[in-house]
Amino acid sequence: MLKIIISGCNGHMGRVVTSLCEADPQVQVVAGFDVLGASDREFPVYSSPAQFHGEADAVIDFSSPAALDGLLSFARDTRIPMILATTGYTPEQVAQIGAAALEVPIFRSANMSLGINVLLELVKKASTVLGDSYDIEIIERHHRRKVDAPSGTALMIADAAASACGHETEYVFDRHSVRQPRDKKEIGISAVRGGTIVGEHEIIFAGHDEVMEIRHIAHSREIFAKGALEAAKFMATVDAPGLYDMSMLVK
Ligand SMILES: NC(=O)C1=CN([C@@H]2O[C@H](COP(=O)(O)OP(=O)(O)OC[C@H]3O[C@@H](n4cnc5c(N)ncnc54)[C@H](OP(=O)(O)O)[C@@H]3O)[C@@H](O)[C@H]2O)C=CC1
Ligand SMILES: O=C(O)C1=N[C@H](C(=O)O)C[C@H](O)C1
Repeated sequence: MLKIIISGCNGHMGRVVTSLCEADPQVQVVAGFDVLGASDREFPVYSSPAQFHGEADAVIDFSSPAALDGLLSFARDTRIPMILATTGYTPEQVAQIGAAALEVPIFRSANMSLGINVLLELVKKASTVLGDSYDIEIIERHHRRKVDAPSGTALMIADAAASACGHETEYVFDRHSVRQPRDKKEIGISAVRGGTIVGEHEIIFAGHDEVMEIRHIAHSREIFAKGALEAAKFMATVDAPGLYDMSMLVK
């Protein structure tokens, strides 16, 4: 039996991950972490990871960057592998995650869906071939509740394009205050927020007389929960410290 802790268990993703775990006979949710304890849950909910003293095989986190310090301390104290799916970390927090991964196993991905992780490979291939002469723009769309912008996925896509396009790049998030033609080194990233859009990402390669677009649409949160649970099953088999990601699961 795989014993899972869900961090952010009362939130939208936390509840979808809970349902998926409860439907899996090999998985047991042993605890949740969230701001408030919730009386309607089938497992204990702690407002601080330090309050948990039981056994667990992995923590799946869909919460907030504000939870990171407590989670990394918990990982260091318990050696329980951590799956970080939260987005919106500051560069300092990303460095903290890297430092913690030298001591404990940490899996991190801004997008746990299979489709986006295949898209990243397509983006690298397209950027290698087209990146020198085509302009790269990324558009992401999410629900009105989302607080971080651009999405963690948009940044992952930009990083994939930047790593493969063969020239210096600069991410441009705002064209409002600039009155000048587009520079070759720019990768434009635009964020749309509205309604209940689960998550859409589009990358545009715009060249002379030709445009190529690659697009991913999430129709439900289950695709993310499914990937996170796969990651937890994988991490439960890992002993060595390190920073793991979806490329280990998408072959
Ligand atoms: N990697 C991926 O594939 C995906 C990542 N995400 C990311 O997951 C995160 C959560 O998304 P979503 O479920 O929609 O958001 P929600 O706001 O619905 O849920 C987040 C939950 O975490 C709680 N929370 C906030 N701060 C803390 C804290 N310091 N400690 C513990 N719990 C805390 C919130 O409580 P309260 O409401 O009281 O603040 C809430 O219950 C976001 O960063 C999102 O971008 C989302 C989908 C896919
Ligand atoms: O907040 C969300 O909902 C999502 N966030 C992730 C991100 O920031 O990329 C992934 C997904 O698109 C849903």
